[in-house]
Amino acid sequence: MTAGPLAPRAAPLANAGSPAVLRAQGLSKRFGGLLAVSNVSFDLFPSEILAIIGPNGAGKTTLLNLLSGVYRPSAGRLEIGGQDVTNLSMEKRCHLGLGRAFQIVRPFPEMTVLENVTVGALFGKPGTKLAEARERAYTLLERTGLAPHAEKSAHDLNLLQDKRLEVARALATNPTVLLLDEVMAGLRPGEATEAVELVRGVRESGVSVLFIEHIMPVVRDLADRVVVMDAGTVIAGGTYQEVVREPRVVEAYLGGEVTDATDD
Ligand SMILES: Nc1ncnc2c1ncn2[C@@H]1O[C@H](COP(=O)(O)OP(=O)(O)OP(=O)(O)O)[C@@H](O)[C@H]1O
Repeated sequence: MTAGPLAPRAAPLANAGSPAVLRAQGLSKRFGGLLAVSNVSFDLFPSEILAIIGPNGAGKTTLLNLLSGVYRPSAGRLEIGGQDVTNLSMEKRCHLGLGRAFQIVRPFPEMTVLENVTVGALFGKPGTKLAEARERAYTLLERTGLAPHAEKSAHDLNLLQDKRLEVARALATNPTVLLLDEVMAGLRPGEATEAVELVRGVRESGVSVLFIEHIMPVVRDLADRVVVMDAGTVIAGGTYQEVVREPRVVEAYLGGEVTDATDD
């Protein structure tokens, strides 16, 4: 492992005896003179929920883009299920078990909810027959609470239902790892609670989850383990309760939301 003193690895807790489903080793990404992600290393274990947190500009989205294959790293290595995927396309990573759901939900609005998820099922496994994809899609609508809306136009869903659709579409590709990019953004507290339950259900189905989130109560309730980034590097890792007490983390947040969130 390449983690140095400025890039400690998060202490693995859950399922740490099992081989990692996703392993980042010394990942870096440079944009011109800016090192947006610097020497980031961590493991994600089977059925684990891992949060990546950090103040604005810490490098979280860039890291997610390195994991999903939007960007190639300037340095480092990424493995999915023990296989080196550092130079593979997004599509190949998807076929190897990496799914991603976005903060800005982008369904095909003119298609029905069922059709949207069917597209995901067809994309995730080339050669899947349409009937098989529709069946898988319907099962996922049941699992994500969208079955009653299967024949609605995706355009007619509310925000929480949109988020459910985004997760269902990502799950349709049959991932072993699901990346979630601030999917709670814009939800009211009650809706966020439902979304937390949805993500727990995803984990219970055997999928590991890595998520970026700014809402600290969500991180506290959902994450088995938290990796904290600041200025591109990992500054802390551990359980939520461990990391929010780290002086470097409190300093990075300037005593803001992290300390507030430990009080309740
Ligand atoms: N495509 C790009 N080109 C140049 N600089 C970029 C690019 N993408 C991100 N950056 C810069 O990299 C740094 C990390 O940005 P990133 O979006 O990854 O942070 P973040 O932790 O996701 O922030 P936020 O919480 O505000 O979304 C920032 O300084 C940002 O301006």
